[in-house]
Amino acid sequence: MKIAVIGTGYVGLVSGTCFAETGNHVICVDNDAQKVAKLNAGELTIYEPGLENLFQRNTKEQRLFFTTDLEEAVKDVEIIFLALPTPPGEDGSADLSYVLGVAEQLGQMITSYKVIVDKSTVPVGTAEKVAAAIKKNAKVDFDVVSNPEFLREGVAVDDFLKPDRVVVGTSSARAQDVMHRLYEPFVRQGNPIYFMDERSAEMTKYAANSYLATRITFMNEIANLCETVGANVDEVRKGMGSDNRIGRRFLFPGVGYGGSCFPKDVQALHKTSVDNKYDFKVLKSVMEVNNKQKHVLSEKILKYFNNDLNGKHIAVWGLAFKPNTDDIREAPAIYTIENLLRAGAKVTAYDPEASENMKKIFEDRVNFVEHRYDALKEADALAIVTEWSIFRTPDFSFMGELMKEKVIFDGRNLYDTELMIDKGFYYNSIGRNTVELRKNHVN
Ligand SMILES: NC(=O)c1ccc[n+]([C@@H]2O[C@H](COP(=O)([O-])OP(=O)(O)OC[C@H]3O[C@@H](n4cnc5c(N)ncnc54)[C@H](O)[C@@H]3O)[C@@H](O)[C@H]2O)c1
Ligand SMILES: O=c1ccn([C@@H]2O[C@H](COP(=O)(O)OP(=O)(O)O[C@H]3O[C@H](CO)[C@@H](O)[C@H](O)[C@H]3O)[C@@H](O)[C@H]2O)c(=O)[nH]1
Repeated sequence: MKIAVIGTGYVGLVSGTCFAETGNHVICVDNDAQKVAKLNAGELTIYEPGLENLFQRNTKEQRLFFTTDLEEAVKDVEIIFLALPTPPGEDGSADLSYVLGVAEQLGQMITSYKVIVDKSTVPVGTAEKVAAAIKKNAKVDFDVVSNPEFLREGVAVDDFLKPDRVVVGTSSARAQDVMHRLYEPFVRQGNPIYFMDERSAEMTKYAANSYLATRITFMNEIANLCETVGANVDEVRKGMGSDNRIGRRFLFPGVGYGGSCFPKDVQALHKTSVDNKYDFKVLKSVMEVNNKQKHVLSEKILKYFNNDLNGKHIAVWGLAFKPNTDDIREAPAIYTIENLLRAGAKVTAYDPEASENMKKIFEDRVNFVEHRYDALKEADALAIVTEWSIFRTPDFSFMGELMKEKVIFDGRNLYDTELMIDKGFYYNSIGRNTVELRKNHVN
């Protein structure tokens, strides 16, 4: 099949490459000429494990192309995906200007029947708005389909090639047939394609993200309470998660959820509820708790140093909002570092992939280093914000030699608290007794 994907970011580039991988002819469009030039020069524009191989193979085999020319790109294709940004507007609602702007342009450009697919995360009712925007200028038939994307950054290729499910919202039998043919290779393992109406598909995406954000937030509250009552959230998590009705995944407490999706999508669903005069109390609490949780690590550090970080050197491990990505959108590290700097600390930071993006925010206010141990030299404390695998089994003796004080604040519960007692560290993590507290208790 011939496909155009408009917007070549995290979703557009992964979707386009994966559609090419299943034998389709894909042309990806972006209005960022630099991005397109880089991709045409054979260089990826994002870090996403597993993408490089697929990208090289499919460009080499002439199934995957990149352009800035929208009109040329959509001329001969059967399906047009919109993978455009939907950032939060001032009032928390999803900004549809990118999607609707391109939809209007498409109306002028299409010369034969097309299936136009909303891949971006968009509020209920957007498929109708997109159809209206195209219709303003269109002289040919078209269908607008809602096909929300559920991939996670860091494992995006796997998620896309082997989705738990594909959700397609359409009331057109013709479009349903096209979408079925397109996705058939992705659901051969037996996972379903759910066809439904457009509004339900749009709501499914927000409901899924908001539920997951709620689940994490619930665990963050359990963790905070565990610290107060002297329970260990890791044990609690295992005990809860082994109940099949609950399940083990997505129960990890930490420094609050971040990324380009959960924060904006929870906000946007809340805005939808406000607009429809529905008081969605759970979502309000989720946002409130998460806004506090983003500061939990820096607050612990401040408390430890009696609210004064002047003259203190804090090392930070992990800047990306999660491991295996270079994405820093709404990363908890931003809030943590900002708080540390504000309190007078000198901050040295390390991340395997996200430093370049973080430099754009902090410039020379933070010292970015190339190796994880370099961040620790003469540090008064280490703050761990992202759970990259490389941080999981470090050389604690070497760390102790490098650091001024053997103090770790771990926002991701990477280490065993008993081990940290043995290694002689002050170790403060999320929802578990600090080693120092345990020692006091034991003595
Ligand atoms: N990132 C994720 O993990 C993820 C997962 C599922 C859904 N989504 C949703 O997918 C959508 C895209 O997200 P993303 O993370 O890929 O965003 P992104 O910012 O990485 O990519 C969007 C791309 O669109 C391009 N663009 C903007 N205006 C354009 C125009 N007029 N013409 C052509 N290109 C244009 C930008 O240059 C950019 O490359 C959002 O609605 C998001 O909520 C994202
Ligand atoms: O148990 C957990 C799981 C995740 N997180 C945090 O939650 C955020 C989001 O993580 P994750 O969902 O893994 O990453 P995303 O790439 O943002 O993916 C989410 O957002 C995408 C965009 O809508 C959806 O497509 C995905 O299904 C959805 O998981 C990150 O800050 C994680 O650190 C936790 O704190 N605890």
